Amino acid sequence: MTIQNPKPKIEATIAILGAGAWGTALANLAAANGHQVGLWSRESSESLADVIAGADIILSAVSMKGVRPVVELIKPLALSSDTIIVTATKGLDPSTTCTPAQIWQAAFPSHPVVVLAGPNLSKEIEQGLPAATVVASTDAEAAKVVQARLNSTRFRVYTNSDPLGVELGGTLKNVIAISAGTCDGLQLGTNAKAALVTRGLAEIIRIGTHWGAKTDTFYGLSGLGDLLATCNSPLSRNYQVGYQLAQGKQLPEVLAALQGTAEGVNTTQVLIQLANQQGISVPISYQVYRLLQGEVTPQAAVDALMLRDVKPEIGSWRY
Ligand SMILES: NC(=O)C1=CN([C@@H]2O[C@H](COP(=O)(O)OP(=O)(O)OC[C@H]3O[C@@H](n4cnc5c(N)ncnc54)[C@H](OP(=O)(O)O)[C@@H]3O)[C@@H](O)[C@H]2O)C=CC1
Ligand SMILES: O=C(CO)COP(=O)(O)O
Repeated sequence: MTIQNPKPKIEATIAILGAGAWGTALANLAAANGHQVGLWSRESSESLADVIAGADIILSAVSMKGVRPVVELIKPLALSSDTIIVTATKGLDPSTTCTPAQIWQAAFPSHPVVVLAGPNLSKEIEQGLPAATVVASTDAEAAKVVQARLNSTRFRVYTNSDPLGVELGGTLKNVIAISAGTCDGLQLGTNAKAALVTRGLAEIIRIGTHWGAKTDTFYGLSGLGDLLATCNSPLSRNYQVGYQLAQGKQLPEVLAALQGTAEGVNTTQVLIQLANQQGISVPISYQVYRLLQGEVTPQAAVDALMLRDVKPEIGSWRY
């Protein structure tokens, strides 16, 4: 059997912003591909200006709360006109409800912005286990460049032309992952989990398409793929939040002990605010919201979902 090697890679200069779990894993992937990689965080001895100087690609892997501050830090710095900006953050801005890519694009309107999302639990990637991801942009060439720079025999990169759908898939699944963790924490069984994840996907599609994303995107790696990864793995911080709430812990206690960021907690707040304003039905996310607010017990949230009016299944992502 002939093993086909990936195309020869072109060496690039890649600046990674955010040295948390995901930024570090992405920096290691990029370095393994032979690129010159700079990794910046607030703790770095090197300045942000030095790290991004001459970068072909700036890849942001800061958590949602860091996106605006980092954008503001970069705005006054000189960026080469063809620098591609890649965003790997999965969240929604609480003050504007914007996605990370929308924030980057508004700040740098003449630069291509590419979204990177997929089933990418960083611990597994750091172990060298195989994974796949999606890079999405309205600028097809920019997405192809990022694909060529990051693709490897252990990290398979697909392109996609629906950045909003890819970003929302990765962001909204965190809310459903909290519900899946709760389901497992309550030991509700495999049937319940399958129902929750499937109806969770319907809910993601209902919201995502309302906001302008394409239905098909949510059946891909960044939608269904990431939903399966995070709803089934104790490595997911969002899953952990739900699991531990089901064990009777309080949210502040869970978050204090959590390693890294569970973006689903803030995403749930923004999502419910928007869903209420726009009249979108999001029953599972609403129960996650009530659970996080301490308004309902895990078991009462399950009961509320089971007591909903009956309805036909097909087409029900629309209502
Ligand atoms: N871990 C994973 O498996 C994956 C995570 N993601 C997404 O990537 C993002 C980051 O996740 P992860 O790395 O796990 O999170 P971590 O909590 O491990 O790291 C968060 C990073 O964001 C930085 N940050 C936060 N606030 C600011 C700020 N105000 N200014 C500058 N930097 C800031 C932190 O910097 P500092 O260290 O200085 O506090 C840190 O580098 C999240 O949106 C997550 O959903 C996506 C795919 C996989
Ligand atoms: O997005 C992720 C995997 O793709 C990571 O999930 P958590 O943020 O829940 O750990």
